[in-house]
Amino acid sequence: MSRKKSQRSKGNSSPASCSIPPPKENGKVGNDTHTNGMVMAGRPSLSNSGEFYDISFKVMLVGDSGVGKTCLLVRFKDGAFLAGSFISTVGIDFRNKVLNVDGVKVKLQIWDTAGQERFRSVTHAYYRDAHALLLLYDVTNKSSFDNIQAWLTEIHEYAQKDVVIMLLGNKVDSAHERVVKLEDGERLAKEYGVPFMETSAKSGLNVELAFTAIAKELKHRSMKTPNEPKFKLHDYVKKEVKGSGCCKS
Ligand SMILES: Nc1nc2c(ncn2[C@@H]2O[C@H](COP(=O)(O)OP(=O)(O)OP(=O)(O)O)[C@@H](O)[C@H]2O)c(=O)[nH]1
Ligand SMILES: [Mg+2]
Repeated sequence: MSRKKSQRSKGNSSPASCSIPPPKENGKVGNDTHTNGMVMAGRPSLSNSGEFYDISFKVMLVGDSGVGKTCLLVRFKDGAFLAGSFISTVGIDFRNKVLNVDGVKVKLQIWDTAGQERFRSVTHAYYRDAHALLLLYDVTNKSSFDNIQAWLTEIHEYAQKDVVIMLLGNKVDSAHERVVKLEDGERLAKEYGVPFMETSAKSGLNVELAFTAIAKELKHRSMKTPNEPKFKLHDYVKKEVKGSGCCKS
């Protein structure tokens, strides 16, 4: 698989509080067959990290700078939240994680994009290959929520028509600083017909669920097993999502 070269920081910034350590693997997949960008392995493939997988998808994290994209990925990949000062992602980076979805090993190649405007053209180039997009805003930052519409316009311009989109309202642990209500997120998601949940990279709330739901949807889309009931992403999210358990403002 040919992969576009990632634009990495060349040392002009020190690691962010949630900076991703240098990748142990570079997303190169060995003997895979590619179907519309999706990687199908005829027999289980071995990822560079030594994990077997049956099928592979690309997921992109997008949203304004500071909404918590990198932290969300670090929480999902490493189960950690590294508190500290915030330093923005430069360009684009990625991590792989293999999930077991109903007995099928699904590898998610998760691209962490820079939210800063000056990297937008880098991000545009990656939309085309994405199978799913996690679009984040920060519940403590109104403008990050107001910008969701612009992000969706951009997504519709650059991404594939059938890309799976999920809206995430991050930082729900910061109850006292919350300025975007749960209902506002729900309303916006309904308006655009996308599934929605609130998350916290800090506490871990719904982080696993967001990625698992995406993996299930992509797996079901690509492997239609006869007699298997149709997977409904919206219903699954509604059933599984956990509330922040606190203070709607
Ligand atoms: N309280 C709280 N803080 C968070 C959470 N997620 C991220 N943060 C903080 O928000 C700041 C920005 O987080 P990042 O993950 O680096 O943001 P980003 O979206 O990757 O930003 P860019 O790389 O510039 O696009 C950091 O100081 C994090 O510690 C969260 O769930 N809760
Ligand atoms: Mg980042």
